[in-house]
Amino acid sequence: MTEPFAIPRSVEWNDTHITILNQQKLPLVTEYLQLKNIKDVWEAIASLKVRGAPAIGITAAYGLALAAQQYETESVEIFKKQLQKDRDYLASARPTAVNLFWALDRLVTSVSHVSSVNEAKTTLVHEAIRIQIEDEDVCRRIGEHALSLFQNGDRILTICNAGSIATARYGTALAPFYLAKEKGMNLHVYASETRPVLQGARLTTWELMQAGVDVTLITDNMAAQTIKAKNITAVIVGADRIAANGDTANKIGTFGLALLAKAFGIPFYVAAPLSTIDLATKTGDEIPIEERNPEEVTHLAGTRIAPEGVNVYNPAFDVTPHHLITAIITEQGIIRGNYETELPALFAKEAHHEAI
Ligand SMILES: CSC[C@H]1O[C@H](OP(=O)(O)O)[C@H](O)[C@@H]1O
Repeated sequence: MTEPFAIPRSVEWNDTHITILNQQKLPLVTEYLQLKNIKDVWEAIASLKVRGAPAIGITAAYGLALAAQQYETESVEIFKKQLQKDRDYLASARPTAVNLFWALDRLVTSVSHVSSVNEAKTTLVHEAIRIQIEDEDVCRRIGEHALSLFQNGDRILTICNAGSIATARYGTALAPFYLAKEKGMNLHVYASETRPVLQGARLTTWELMQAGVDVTLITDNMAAQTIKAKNITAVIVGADRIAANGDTANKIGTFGLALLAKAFGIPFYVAAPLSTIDLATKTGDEIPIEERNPEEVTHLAGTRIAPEGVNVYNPAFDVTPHHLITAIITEQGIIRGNYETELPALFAKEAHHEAI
């Protein structure tokens, strides 16, 4: 069995560029790309070369820091104006994952009180690096809390890829499986392929197999049969944005799994960091759902599989209503319902933790 963390990092900072693992090419090709300017970063996020809410936030943060290194002004005021413009540009890459906006705004805030452009440039890089380092610790803590919900031998269904390459390391929904492996626990993962981009078939299976975690691939329409025939004990998924009432946007198909979990009487867990919780979004109805290129649906590996000109609806996410969510697992612990009250309390707890 290879070490659980033979899995490469999805994004790394170098002083003159950002290196990303091209997730479009996995699992057949392991290709690294150098992003040398803000346009490269925008395109990498928009085209899912780098994907996964936390990884998108980390990459955008590095992209903003990289762009700022190239500003030539010595005026802090002009520097900040350009920074805001570049923040808005990177924020336009994808609309749903709140981590993108959270990370960008955290960088802009980090230079609120700088006294020079040089200090601002250094601060931005350090803040972006801090975001990536914190996310790794956060994901491990999510994994530890999530693992407390599972027993040896459990069979757990997941969708998309909320794994190590979607974050700084460990992942969110997949984190408990890596920690289980470290602790000698045997968990059996069933990975839904996740049409149309196939993050489950391509990425989740690839990650888990490298770590020696038992994983079985199913097509999305096999979920109900799999829950029944394989006696699935729980469903765990990631998140792209959690509204203040607990409604959760995640990869398309997640809502259907939540309905199935309810019908079969098994728990449905959402695993996500506080950076994915957006208290400014009151309910799931307010979460912008990205609609992507119809060719993701009409083509498979570049080959057309549907008639030319067919109408296509291609939402990349759906929203699971909070009443279908058994628990939300964050780095602060496990919340079981009453999300409208419990989610804001998490931030109060975090602020207190940071203050001491
Ligand atoms: C920890 S990743 C969270 C989330 O992001 C993925 O979306 P995408 O592949 O489009 O970036 C998926 O919804 C994951 O569950």
